[in-house]
Amino acid sequence: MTEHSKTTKNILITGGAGFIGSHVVRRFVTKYPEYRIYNLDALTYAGNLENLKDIEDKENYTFIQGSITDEKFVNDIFKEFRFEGVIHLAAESHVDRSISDPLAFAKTNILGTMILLNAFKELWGKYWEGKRFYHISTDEVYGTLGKTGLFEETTSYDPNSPYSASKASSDHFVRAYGETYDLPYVITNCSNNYGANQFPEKLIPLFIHNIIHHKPLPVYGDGNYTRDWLYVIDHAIAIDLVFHKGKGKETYNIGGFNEWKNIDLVKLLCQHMDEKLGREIGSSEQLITYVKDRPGHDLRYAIDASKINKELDWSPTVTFEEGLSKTIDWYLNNEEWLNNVTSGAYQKYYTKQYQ
Ligand SMILES: Cc1cn([C@H]2C[C@H](O)[C@@H](COP(=O)(O)OP(=O)(O)O[C@H]3O[C@H](C)C(=O)[C@H](O)[C@H]3O)O2)c(=O)[nH]c1=O
Repeated sequence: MTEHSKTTKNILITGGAGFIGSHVVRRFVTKYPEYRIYNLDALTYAGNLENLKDIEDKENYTFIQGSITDEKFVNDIFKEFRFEGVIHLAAESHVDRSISDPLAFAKTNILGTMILLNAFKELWGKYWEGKRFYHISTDEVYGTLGKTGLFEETTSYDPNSPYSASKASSDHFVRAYGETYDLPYVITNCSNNYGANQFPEKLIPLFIHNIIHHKPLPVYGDGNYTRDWLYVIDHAIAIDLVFHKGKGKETYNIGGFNEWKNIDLVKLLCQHMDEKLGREIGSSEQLITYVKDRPGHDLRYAIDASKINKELDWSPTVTFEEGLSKTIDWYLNNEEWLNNVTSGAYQKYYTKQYQ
């Protein structure tokens, strides 16, 4: 155990170099100097330490490179740092990749979660007082909605993609460890996030990238699919609240009450991009190209976030107009980041540093 960790609470955040994870790490490191935050990240294509440059020298922050699928390594770091809290965000998260490589999703999302649960159980046994394992999950576990209705915490799981099946499975394992070993857990299932530092494979950053470079905007199917969008900072605020105040062995849904059909969102994005880039209004829309649909494409996700709103007084602080505008500005001001993540340059650089 380090000298520091005798007096402070050691918290493990997995996947902290990724999109949502980096916003959570930054919030915890800056807001809670009494915690020592350990960021465990494998630095795959989607995670990079450039996302945390501003806090990398903070005294209460430590980066550990490694994979949650490496059982011995995970057990060793749990023994060494005796984490009292785990906020588990590390995951393969892109639905299209899960369709072409489902096994990678089972390994990271199911096996990786089990390895963490096991290490936590082995470390604390029955001494659960003051401990918490927080699993960050997705609304995709509930499957798809028709034109009406909302996902509630009591909605049955009905995942359709290999990605959502792997997240549903990991949620089930977390609950099973809670029932079987009394492991103190909490789970949140969140809707689509957007904001700075998202890898340009997901709809919003991919389309911003393509508009900048005058490339086609591939809209799947007829574009009449609906998602509920939440600004990533609001998600990080919710995670902070749930970690500290959420009831044990409970699930909370998190969402923006902000539904958009893909095609309407893409048109809004095009309009903002034309204005910000000083291009003729309507020119980006001409890049829209309808392409073959995603297999098993879920029609609609929409979250009922009234439980977290009532119990923890959480609601989004950023409107979609404001969040989208800030997000576009961030990408336009960070073109080097965008080029380095798409070319793999950051991944090469940072993984070499930690070999
Ligand atoms: C990349 C792309 C996407 N789309 C469509 C597919 C979806 O209907 C929508 C959003 O797609 P995206 O891949 O950005 O996100 P989802 O498949 O909704 O899933 C996302 O939100 C949940 C909550 C998670 O948990 C996932 O980790 C996260 O990736 O746009 C297109 O039409 N064209 C494209 O090129």
